[in-house]
Amino acid sequence: MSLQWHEYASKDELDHQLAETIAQALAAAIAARGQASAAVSGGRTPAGMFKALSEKDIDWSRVSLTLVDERWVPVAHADSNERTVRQNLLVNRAAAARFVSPVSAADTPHAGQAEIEARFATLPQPFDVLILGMGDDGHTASLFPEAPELEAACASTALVAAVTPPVAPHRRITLTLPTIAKAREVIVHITGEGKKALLHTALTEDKPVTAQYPIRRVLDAVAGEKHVFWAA
Ligand SMILES: O=C1O[C@H](COP(=O)(O)O)[C@@H](O)[C@H](O)[C@H]1O
Repeated sequence: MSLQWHEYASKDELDHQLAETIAQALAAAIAARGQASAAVSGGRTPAGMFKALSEKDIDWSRVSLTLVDERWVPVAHADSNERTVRQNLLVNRAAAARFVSPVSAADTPHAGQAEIEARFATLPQPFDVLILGMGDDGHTASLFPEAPELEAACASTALVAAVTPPVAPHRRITLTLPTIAKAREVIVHITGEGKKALLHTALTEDKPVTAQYPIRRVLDAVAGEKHVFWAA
């Protein structure tokens, strides 16, 4: 399926349109299967969209939520993606959703991986909707270029993988590429001219697969619906 681009005049409009799109996907999943699941990204980009989504009038008690990746830090840490979700998404109507945490008290994601794998196995899969961010290095989820675990995480039969980013702070836990690629609908949520140009480069550069940006590897593998939501 081809990648569909959606561009908006402002970040505020992007946040509201994306929140509406996600809410409709979750409502359709509940209507079809009695339950819905979504995996969202962390970082700085999604907070406004989370707030808009948290107010949507859907049956949140039938929705399971998690993160596509997490920095291996306590939830109270300023860099925690779960903290961002708890503060901005698991509020208002969406407070009724079930949230599966991607971190544990283990010292490292490598030590905690089996526990997170077991937790994620309880989520309805494939995910009905999965939101990806993208870093300035072309990483998505926590699939980082040149991470020692990257190739294994791109070929794994597991749901999650532990990753050591070569430059970015904190070890990570991430959905594996095959887990992401199976989602019914994958949406890339990015802002700014720089990320738009980087995504265009990533999608058009002719390189061997192992040298491609992780965002390209993921999007090439997605068989279902795939979209980019962007605003400057
Ligand atoms: O480290 C991460 O970065 C990406 C991009 O974050 P942003 O701040 O540039 O929006 C994010 O998608 C990912 O979930 C996060 O762990």
